[in-house]
Parts: sequence; structure tokens; C-alpha cells
Amino acid sequence: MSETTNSRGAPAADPSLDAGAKASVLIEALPYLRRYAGRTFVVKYGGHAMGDHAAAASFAQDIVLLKAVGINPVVVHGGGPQIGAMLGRLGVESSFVDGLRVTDEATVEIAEMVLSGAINKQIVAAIHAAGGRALGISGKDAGLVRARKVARDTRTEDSAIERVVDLGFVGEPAAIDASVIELATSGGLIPVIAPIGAGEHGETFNINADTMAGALAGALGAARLLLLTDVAGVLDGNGQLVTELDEAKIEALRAEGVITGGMIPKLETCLAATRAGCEAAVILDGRVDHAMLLEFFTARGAGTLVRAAENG
Ligand SMILES: Nc1ncnc2c1ncn2[C@@H]1O[C@H](COP(=O)(O)OP(=O)(O)O)[C@@H](O)[C@H]1O
Ligand SMILES: CC(=O)N[C@@H](CCC(=O)OP(=O)(O)O)C(=O)O
Repeated sequence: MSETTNSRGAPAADPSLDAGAKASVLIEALPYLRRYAGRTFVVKYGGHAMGDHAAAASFAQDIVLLKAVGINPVVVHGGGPQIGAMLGRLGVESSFVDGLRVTDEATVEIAEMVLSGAINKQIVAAIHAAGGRALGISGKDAGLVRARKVARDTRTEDSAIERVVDLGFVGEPAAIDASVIELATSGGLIPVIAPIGAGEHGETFNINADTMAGALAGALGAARLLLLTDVAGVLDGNGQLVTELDEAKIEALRAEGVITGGMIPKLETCLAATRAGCEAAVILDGRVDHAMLLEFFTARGAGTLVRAAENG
């Protein structure tokens, strides 16, 4: 990004665009600005999408711009690779079942430290540097998310017998107090939420960040749930981008074995959120500079749009 400013102290726009082109970019955005003003966007910022300092700065600028044009962005962040790196440094082994980290007592302590500590505050700082005001919290704060333990049924390839795998302190949102978010957004703050929740007895649960974002998008009746990741969107068996998906198409891709790993909870999340009251979800490449602005304010769109049903 250029450091130059114009005579009124505003950052200078790309000098390669002439005045007419700049104006037409803004005019192209007008219907979208009108459509989304006052609405909530839940943006999930994945650990793989975080990248370097410049990428984080570009993400933060987009979030601050959304807020400035009257949209209420709510950021939910991940940090899977960063938790993995810290577990490695501390010599704690880690494994995944269907994209969820098996989380014992030592792991949940480290996950909370990395998510609620380092990553949450880095994102808050980036938003402040871009001129916004962020409130960094986890699901534990102000009773935002009450979590319950997740049980996973799996069927191994060589056996028809279902087996319940104990994932330890892996949780899912059981109840959300949306008033906490509404209080923050109405006060001009941008909530930045770490995917950690408290159980009924005060225990700490590690929640997949996609699941957390989806539950919040449903509870808030968000206009969009946006999942920023490290692929262009959902790819089919030939590696081609699928631009629109509904429940039936997702089932078909799953049956083909095309959807694996972290993409499983991602798509489950999109469907759950749209069934619960979020209008639509988009999976897109967070490594692309200003990916969110391209998605929301141009006719081109990007990534994979997911709705519960084709015409939903
Ligand atoms: N059909 C698919 N299309 C795209 N990505 C897929 C697909 N199936 C599995 N994946 C994997 O899902 C990953 C995204 O999930 P994940 O690693 O959990 O990302 P994040 O950390 O951003 O949440 C991709 O990098 C890719 O390896
Ligand atoms: C239960 C579970 O899997 N929790 C995740 C939480 C972080 C996360 O989801 O981060 P990404 O979005 O970057 O993958 C974990 O421990 O990795």
C-alpha cells in the first residue's frame, strides 16, 4: 500500500486510475452499499489466511471500510496452524478427526493462550492501525457463548461399525447471547472473537472457528457469513472452483470424497448458519488482497456462495 497522502491528508488512490475510472468504481459499489447498510457481516479469518503483516493490514483495512460505510462487521478468527506451531514448540502432540483437533487438558490451555492471547490481540492491533476500534473477546466474555462438548461418530473404512471418538475439550456453541455483540457494534466497536467458550461448569472448550462463526451468523441473522481461507473456494474433483452450492450438491461432493479435512466443518457450518437465519455464506480466498471488497462491492463476486437450498 502507498504511504502517500493527498493535499487534504487522505491516502492517495492508485495514480494509474483516471478520475472517471475511480468514480465508476465507486458507482459500481453503490447498489451493494445500499443493500448492505445496517446489516451484519460475520467474517471468519482463518489461521491459514492470516499470512504476513501486509496481508493482515489489508484484511484490517477492509474490515474498517465495511464499518465506515455502515455495515456491522463481526470478526471471528481461527489460528489452527499457530496453535500447531506452539504445541510443537512445547512438545505436545496433536491430531485431528474430521478437521477437529483432539483437545486434551494441556492442549486446551495452549489453544486458549494462542487464540485469546496472541492472535486476538494481533487482529485488534491491525484494526486499530487501520483506524477502527476493535473489542477483542472470546466466547467466555460477558457470557457470549455457552459451549457443550462435541461427540463425533466415525465409521472407519475397513469397518461398518460406528465408533464414538472422544475429542476431549472440543466444544460447540449451545447458547449465544447476541446482546453482547449488539452492545459492542452499536457503540461503534468491531467485535473480534476468539473461538473459545465456557461450559456449564466453567470448563474451557476449544471450538472450531468456522463452527463458532456460523453459530454467531445464525444467531445475529447476518446478511453474510464470510469464511476466508487459503483456497479459491470449494473445488470439484477436477480442481475447478464451484461458484454456488446448496445442501444437495454438498452431499454429492462429499459422497465423491472430494470434500475432506477442514472443508468438512466449513461446509457444515455454512449450511447450519443459513438454516438458522443467515442469508448466505461465502467461502473465499483470504490471501487475495482486499478479497472482501471484491466480493461485496463489485458485480464479479468471488469464491463459493452457499445457500441452504438453491433458491433460498
Ligand atoms: N473440495 C475442496 N475444495 C477446497 N479445499 C478443500 C476441499 N477439500 C478439502 N479442502 C481443504 O480445506 C482446506 C481449508 O480448510 P482449513 O485448512 O481448515 O482452512 P482454515 O485454516 O482457513 O480454516 C484447504 O486448504 C484444502 O486443503
Ligand atoms: C476444535 C478445533 O479444531 N479448534 C481449532 C480452533 C482454531 C481454528 O479453528 O483455526 P482455523 O480456522 O485456522 O483452522 C484448533 O484447535 O485448531
